[in-house]
Amino acid sequence: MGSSTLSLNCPVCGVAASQACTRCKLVRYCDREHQKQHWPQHKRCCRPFREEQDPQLGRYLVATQDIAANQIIFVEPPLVVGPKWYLSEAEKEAPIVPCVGCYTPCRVGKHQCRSCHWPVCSPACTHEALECSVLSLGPAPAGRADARSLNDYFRGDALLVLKCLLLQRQNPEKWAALLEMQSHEEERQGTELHEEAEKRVVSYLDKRFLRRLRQTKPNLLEESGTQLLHRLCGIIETNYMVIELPTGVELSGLFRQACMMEHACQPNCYFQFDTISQQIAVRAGGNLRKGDHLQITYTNILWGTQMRQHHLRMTKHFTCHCPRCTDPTEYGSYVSALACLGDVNQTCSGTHLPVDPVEEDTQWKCNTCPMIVDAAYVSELQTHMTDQVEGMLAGCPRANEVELLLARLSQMLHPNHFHMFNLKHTLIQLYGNEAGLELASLSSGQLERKLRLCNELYDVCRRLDPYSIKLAIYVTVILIEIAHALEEQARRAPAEGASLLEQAQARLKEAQEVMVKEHDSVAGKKLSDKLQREIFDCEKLVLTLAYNK
Ligand SMILES: C[S@@+](CC[C@H](N)C(=O)[O-])C[C@H]1O[C@@H](n2cnc3c(N)ncnc32)[C@H](O)[C@@H]1O
Repeated sequence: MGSSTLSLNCPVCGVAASQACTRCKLVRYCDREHQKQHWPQHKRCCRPFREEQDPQLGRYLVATQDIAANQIIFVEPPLVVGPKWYLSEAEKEAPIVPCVGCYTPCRVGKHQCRSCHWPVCSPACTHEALECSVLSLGPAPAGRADARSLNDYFRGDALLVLKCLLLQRQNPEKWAALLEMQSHEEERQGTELHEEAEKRVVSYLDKRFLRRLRQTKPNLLEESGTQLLHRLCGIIETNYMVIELPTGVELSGLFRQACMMEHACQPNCYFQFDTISQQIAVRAGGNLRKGDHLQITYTNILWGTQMRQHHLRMTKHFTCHCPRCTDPTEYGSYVSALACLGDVNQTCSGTHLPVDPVEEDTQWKCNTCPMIVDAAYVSELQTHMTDQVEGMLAGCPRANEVELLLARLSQMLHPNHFHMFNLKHTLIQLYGNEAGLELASLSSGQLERKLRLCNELYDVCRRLDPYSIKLAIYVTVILIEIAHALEEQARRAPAEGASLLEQAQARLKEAQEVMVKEHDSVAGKKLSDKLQREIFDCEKLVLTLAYNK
């Protein structure tokens, strides 16, 4: 039986039954004997969670028993896996695209599928037959056409929608599951997202392929109209999960069960994708208690509440009321907080926090003086700061440039504000690595500053993401930099060296545990290799200092 079906009759004898399976609560038995008898069949779909429904959340998942940290909660195959859904402007024009058959990065225009002419990694690589036959109906440009026309024609995001559409023919069960997913069709009407989907995907698929398909093979698809295409765009936008391949290529996946997990700004679950089986495994981030909702994060947890809420409203059409969003201090992290400017007569060292953080038009009150600022001022300030911080970080700044910007922004932002966090996270990597600022060249003040900044950043990460589900890479970088600073202090004060190096080793060990969450991402693999080298170097230093005593 499907995991969502709740049967009131014993599956063995068919009589009305009252004893539910204690694990999934989805099947009922008349007695223990029939439960035992049915277990070999039931164990294949019995899971430590169940689906529930709520007017606000829609469908969501709840743990039916305690689940230990990192335990697999469920594994499932995809409904659809396809090219990346959200492409940046640069990606829309990139000369390297994923092969339409195996997603290996390939140069657009170099090799083309013999039938449909879409980009493939080699002439021998093939792709799904029905998809290929539909794409063959389009006016594909020749491989030698200019890069712009090639990129404009081979639209991966539109191909993802086509893959969804073709499920109605290829797999009616998956098609039915797909259509049960939330699409927010009505809320999307008249929005920029709808307009963009119309231009980039719906009219493109309709004009170039589907009109011809309806003429040439009218019975192939029961439905292929533009309204359905818009609904599929809404389903993808609301539900897609990002899958990163070992090559760095990002794909989008839709999963019946995993996509039911609700959003929280502090998630308690994470997922891993097996590139060979294409299955997703959902794991507990920390120890979950029976009754806990299974939650992932749909947005960037390093953004402040206003930015996260804006993103969720625009793309997922809901207002998040999770404990972090309703707490003006965001678990005491203060990542949205502003510094109070005081008034003309008096300076103030207080902090402005939103009165009602989930309200877009909220006022921001100082926690020390009577100053109040409005949402429009805060939003303008944030935009201005975002431009400055992103502009600087994109240009590989030097430590002194970052320090200058930090000093300027500290007049207006709390020291933990997410813009300050990003600048400081860059700075801890520059102190000790930049030419002229190598560890041995740092003054003791600079070394202490590096360590202090690391500790501040670590504290923010722990408050926002105690299980290091989303911030594992950030935390590992911080822990490595803490170890660097402690090692340098040990070199300078050999008398305390042993204890400092013990602390450094403990931080590196902690980093190893944190990295479990990222062991199959590209950035994660690179950082894990670096961490191994750091652990080795630290061990060598322990021996060197002991030998020189
Ligand atoms: C990926 S789907 C989750 C499954 C969906 N509830 C369903 O019934 O298919 C995302 C949608 O679920 C709802 N949702 C998820 N998390 C929510 C939350 N924390 N608060 C309110 N709505 C939420 C929103 O409508 C959102 O667009």
